[in-house]
Amino acid sequence: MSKASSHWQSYQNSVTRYPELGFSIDTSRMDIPADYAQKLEKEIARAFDGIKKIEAGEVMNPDEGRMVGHYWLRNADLAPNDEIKKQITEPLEDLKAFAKKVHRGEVSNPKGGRFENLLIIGIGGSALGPQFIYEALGADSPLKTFFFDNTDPAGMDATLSEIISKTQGGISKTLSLVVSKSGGTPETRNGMLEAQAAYEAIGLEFGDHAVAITGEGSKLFNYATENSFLSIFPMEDWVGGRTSVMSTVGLVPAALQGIDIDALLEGAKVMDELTRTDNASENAAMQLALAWHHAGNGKGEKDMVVLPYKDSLVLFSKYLQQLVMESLGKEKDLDGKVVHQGIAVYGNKGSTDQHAYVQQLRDGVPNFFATFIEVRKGRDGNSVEVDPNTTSADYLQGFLRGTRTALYESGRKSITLSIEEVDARMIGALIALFERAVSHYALLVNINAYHQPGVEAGKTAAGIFLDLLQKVKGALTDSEQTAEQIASWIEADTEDVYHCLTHLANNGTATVSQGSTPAEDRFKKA
Ligand SMILES: O=P(O)(O)OC[C@H]1O[C@H](O)[C@H](O)[C@@H](O)[C@@H]1O
Repeated sequence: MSKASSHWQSYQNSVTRYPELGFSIDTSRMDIPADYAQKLEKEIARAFDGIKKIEAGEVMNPDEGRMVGHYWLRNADLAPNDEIKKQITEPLEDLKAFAKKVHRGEVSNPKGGRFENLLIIGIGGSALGPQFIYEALGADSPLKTFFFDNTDPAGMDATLSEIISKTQGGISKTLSLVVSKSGGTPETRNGMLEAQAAYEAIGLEFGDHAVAITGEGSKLFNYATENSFLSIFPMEDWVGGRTSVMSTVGLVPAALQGIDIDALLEGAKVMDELTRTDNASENAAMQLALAWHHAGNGKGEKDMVVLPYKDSLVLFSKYLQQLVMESLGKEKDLDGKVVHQGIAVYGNKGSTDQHAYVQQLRDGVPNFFATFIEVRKGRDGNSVEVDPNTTSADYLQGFLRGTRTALYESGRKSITLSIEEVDARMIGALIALFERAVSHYALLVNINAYHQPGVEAGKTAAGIFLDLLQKVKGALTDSEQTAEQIASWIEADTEDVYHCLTHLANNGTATVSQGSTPAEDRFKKA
């Protein structure tokens, strides 16, 4: 058999096609042995059983004692009871009605005229989904959209000055959407207060321009109530942040941006249905999970490089980074055994990345597998010929296929997902596919994909630093002192005190006389 025909056969054996979605997954270049699924029979059975329990509403996030309900969001009939069903359908109607009113100018800024801009303030799962969807589908949005997704003051200043200088109506015609499931995330709270200050600086009430998306009774919920926000959309306990894009978190912004949210939900629902089969070879989500498992030896030994060959999908890898890494990156398995699981995810877009890091992928350390995303349709309308009989779309396809071959020839594996075009239905389907692959993979390796205990450590340490910063501020005097002197005075760690002092010296609260070592630097009140 020729080399070409052997590839042809393995492609046929390894492709799963869903014509109803215009989608296929090809795992032929992962070289998964034919008996791999058989060897993992027990784990696969556990995964299929587990996802049924998730969808049935069992408490599958045991550490937090929570149900895992994101699959109900696109098919409310799956919800385990009527109350939860209502928690899905009512906000959906409300948010559609709200978006219509904003578009018609019935909900408008008090100075008159429709809202022209949207400022989304959130972080992690409360930002990444909306960012991905806006980039992928928001080209015709009636509201030009901006994000505060950090507590970086310079970043917020840059965003505000863009709103002021480059949009119709500036701040006064900007609707702010404050998104936080917990309602207590400091970055988001800071972003909200910074935005509020920008409205107040021009004599406007923040509440007249603000909407909150948050859990009932949260700090943000109370703040929104006290400050008469235009609306509060609920976020439920049984939806995790990184799987919240099809809840109010993703749907309120998408509806405001004029995106077809019914198609988004429908695409996800169809992918859910197609990947509900217990036949692993016909289940694209299980195929994906098994490919990850095989590539990384069930231990995440290989990173996943996500390469969509389409500019509008550039944020997909960033979105998947949280979905996969926060879900699968766990110290312990469900039996309490230390396992240090996870799969590292990075990527950007092809062919652009071929001119950046693909050199290492092809020739360097073989610690990854690639996930190509092929979009069959190049563009709407006619194409110019960039070479005789050749279009830019031909090149894009050529580069994808070429890179896939070149990687495979040097022993680097890849998965190829093919979709017809980037539209709301397909984005819904892609999100659902990866959500289900994450559920399956977590069940294959026996971990809880729905908690994030590790994130707390950094938050707690940041709180300790902020307390110390106040003490260090209080210990500054008009005469110069070293970090060691201040540390011994307030009984704190010298290195921590030194970093507080350099921060204060760079932000106008202290001045520093630089010595030849950090120990010789001397600080006083500014
Ligand atoms: O929506 P929020 O409650 O503000 O949370 C925002 C994000 O912050 C946390 O630290 C979590 O690790 C993320 O999973 C979450 O999406």
